[in-house]
Amino acid sequence: MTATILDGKALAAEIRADVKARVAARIAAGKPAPGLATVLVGDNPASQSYVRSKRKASAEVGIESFGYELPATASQAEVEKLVSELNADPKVNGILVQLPLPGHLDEERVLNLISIEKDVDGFHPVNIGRLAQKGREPSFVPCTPEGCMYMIQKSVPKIEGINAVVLGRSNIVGMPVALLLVRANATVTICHSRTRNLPDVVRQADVLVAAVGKPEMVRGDWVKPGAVVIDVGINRVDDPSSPKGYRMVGDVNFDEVKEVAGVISPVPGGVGPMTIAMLLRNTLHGAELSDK
Ligand SMILES: Nc1nc(=O)c2c([nH]1)NC[C@@H]1CN(c3ccc(C(=O)N[C@@H](CCC(=O)O)C(=O)O)cc3)C=[N+]21
Repeated sequence: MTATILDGKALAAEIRADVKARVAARIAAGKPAPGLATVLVGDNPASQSYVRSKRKASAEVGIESFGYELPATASQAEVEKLVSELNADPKVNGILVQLPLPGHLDEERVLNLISIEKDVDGFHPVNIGRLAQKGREPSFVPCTPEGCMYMIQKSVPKIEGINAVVLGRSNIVGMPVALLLVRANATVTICHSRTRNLPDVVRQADVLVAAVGKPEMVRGDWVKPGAVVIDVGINRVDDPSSPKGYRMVGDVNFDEVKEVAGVISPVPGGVGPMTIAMLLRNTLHGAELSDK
């Protein structure tokens, strides 16, 4: 039997519909539309395309977006000045500084400057720190990890006590998704490039989250039969037979793993659309925080 394929577009549509209805209710109650500021520095085509998708998705649910574009040569002071102005702007409930920033800029200092109450990416160290502490609540949870959790909750009757394996320990996905799984009472193993006997460790997973950025690294024989496999990877691989000359693959060898897993998320059409849906939800949450 082959795995159930998680339809990220359909799950994201559920979240968007909920956000859209709640935004409409706010507006009907005389409150302003939630506002999202996107900050794009430089002219990386992939970043431009992601920011365009985020602004389009915002408009579809009634979130107003404010696009800011700075040249690749922008100074640290210019970027910081913009973030400070957005922090002070009451129309802005969420600030998204598209990453990666050009190499001459200090990303950490920029992220540290974003108001904790407008940190819709959930990357501010205070929000990450609260995520890591028992009994503390972050103002925002990072979008991709939250999207992974939504997919896991849809696929596993009870997360408590399961073995979850996270492949990758990045600030933006691996570590926060591991923290969310711990908060949901899973037993969590974080694997990385120095892990010994990696396939054996991965094979213990009831739930596997692959977020290492290595194309099709997870093979069919690494996966426990029936496991839930969430593939966060977005990798471009050369493919002369495809019209564009490349295709997108995840960190999981989909064709092999779908024969073993119980549930699997595809790439594209899996976690990617969830990330954007969670950004919309977080922006609405930012507006709700500003009501108080
Ligand atoms: N501050 C910041 N926040 C981010 O959330 C952030 C970022 N920087 N930098 C880049 C990454 C990447 N990211 C994606 C969002 C949606 C898709 C997505 O929707 N992908 C579609 C395919 C889209 C296509 O094919 O063009 C899919 O997987 O089906 C992918 C990747 C957000 N990121």
